[in-house]
Amino acid sequence: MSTAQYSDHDSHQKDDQVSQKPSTTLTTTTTTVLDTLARPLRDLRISVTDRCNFRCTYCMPKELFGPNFAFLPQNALLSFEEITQLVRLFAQLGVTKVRLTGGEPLLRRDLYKLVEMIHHVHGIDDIALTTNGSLLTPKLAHTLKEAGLQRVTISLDSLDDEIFMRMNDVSFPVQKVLDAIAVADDAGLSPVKVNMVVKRGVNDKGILAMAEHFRNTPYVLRFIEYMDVGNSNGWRMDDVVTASEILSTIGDVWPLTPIDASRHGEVATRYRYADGLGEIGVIASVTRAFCGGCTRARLSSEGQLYTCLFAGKGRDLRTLLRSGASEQEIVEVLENIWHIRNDRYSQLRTEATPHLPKVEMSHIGG
Ligand SMILES: Nc1nc2c(ncn2[C@@H]2O[C@H](COP(=O)(O)OP(=O)(O)OP(=O)(O)O)[C@@H](O)[C@H]2O)c(=O)[nH]1
Ligand SMILES: C[S@@+](CC[C@H](N)C(=O)[O-])C[C@H]1O[C@@H](n2cnc3c(N)ncnc32)[C@H](O)[C@@H]1O
Ligand code: SF4
Ligand code: SF4
Repeated sequence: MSTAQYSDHDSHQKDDQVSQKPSTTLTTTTTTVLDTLARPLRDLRISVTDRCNFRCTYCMPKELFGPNFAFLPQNALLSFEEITQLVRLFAQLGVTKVRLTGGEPLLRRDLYKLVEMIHHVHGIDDIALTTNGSLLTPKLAHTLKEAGLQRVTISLDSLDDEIFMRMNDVSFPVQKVLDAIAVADDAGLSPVKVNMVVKRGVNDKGILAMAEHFRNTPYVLRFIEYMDVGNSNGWRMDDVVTASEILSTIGDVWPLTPIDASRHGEVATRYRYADGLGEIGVIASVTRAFCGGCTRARLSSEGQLYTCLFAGKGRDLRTLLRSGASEQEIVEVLENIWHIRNDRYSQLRTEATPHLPKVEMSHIGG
């Protein structure tokens, strides 16, 4: 199977916009910039820190992210002003949605101030946060909500304490994450989504328990296929529990009906329980690639711009910002980066590609 592709290519989102030439269309308020596959730029995922208080084995294994790991020093990070300036320029190119992530984004001091600043950027109509929930107190949740954060996604891989503690590798208990989910909902950071990365032989026996727990609640549980992000997690295809397996495991007990994406380019494929008791999603980057609708750019905490989650290299925006470049110059750089973008890693994944040098997920943001 030396060159076999794992994915069945955008099976749920049609790659129907392919064009040979990039183009730019002027609208009244923003410029819509298209990449070489005619994909617009709509989402900016911002990693606000490369640090984390968890050591999830599939993301930041302790053997590599140990006490001697060199995280970025404070002065290497983009300031809130710099991030906001970039968000403003990205908004001019069509970005409407911002997701704050990391590492663990709630480790970044005064994050609510950044939320407030982004909230005031014209054109940004959705601000979300992905977090492990460990630091989400009721007070912080309310402060973030008041600052303009609309919704949160909280990661939880198992309801079994032993398994979850082994996966986060810092003995963090399940109940505290469940509490954080409730805290987020109480603060109106909703709909709260819950992300479960499924790894074969590790937490896959808990799929049904998770589905049962979150059925008939306001929460949307999404199952994520374990991905070959970075080079540190020892990814093997054999460890991936495919979306099909996940869906049949659940569907055999509670029949599922597919539902439409809530917007173009959504990463999760959505299903409703046929009995009306809620919905789930599957994020099947490995077996059902969704690159055709990928409108996402990623900004690392030190200002590198990545046009794919699996990129090997970013483009240094911090130096540009700090060199005194004009906003027009920066916009042109961003436009050019997006114009020549041709990333579609998940569509092209073979058994050889996981070994290519890639940025770590904790660095680029999930
Ligand atoms: N391969 C791939 N995986 C992605 C991409 N974007 C998100 N993911 C995966 O999907 C997971 C869920 O993403 P979230 O951070 O919850 O955000 P989202 O699903 O984009 O958020 P919504 O706005 O709620 O749809 C991430 O943690 C990644 O594992 C992408 O562009 N490519
Ligand atoms: C990198 S984390 C950053 C935000 C925060 N620390 C958290 O865990 O929610 C973002 C998301 O990426 C997911 N993730 C990390 N490594 C992954 C992998 N190898 N495959 C699939 N998803 C992964 C996590 O489960 C989490 O939902
Ligand atoms: S998945 Fe999130 S919580 Fe887990 S190690 Fe990675 S960044 Fe930290
Ligand atoms: S693999 Fe890259 S191009 Fe494909 S959806 Fe993910 S980030 Fe986008």
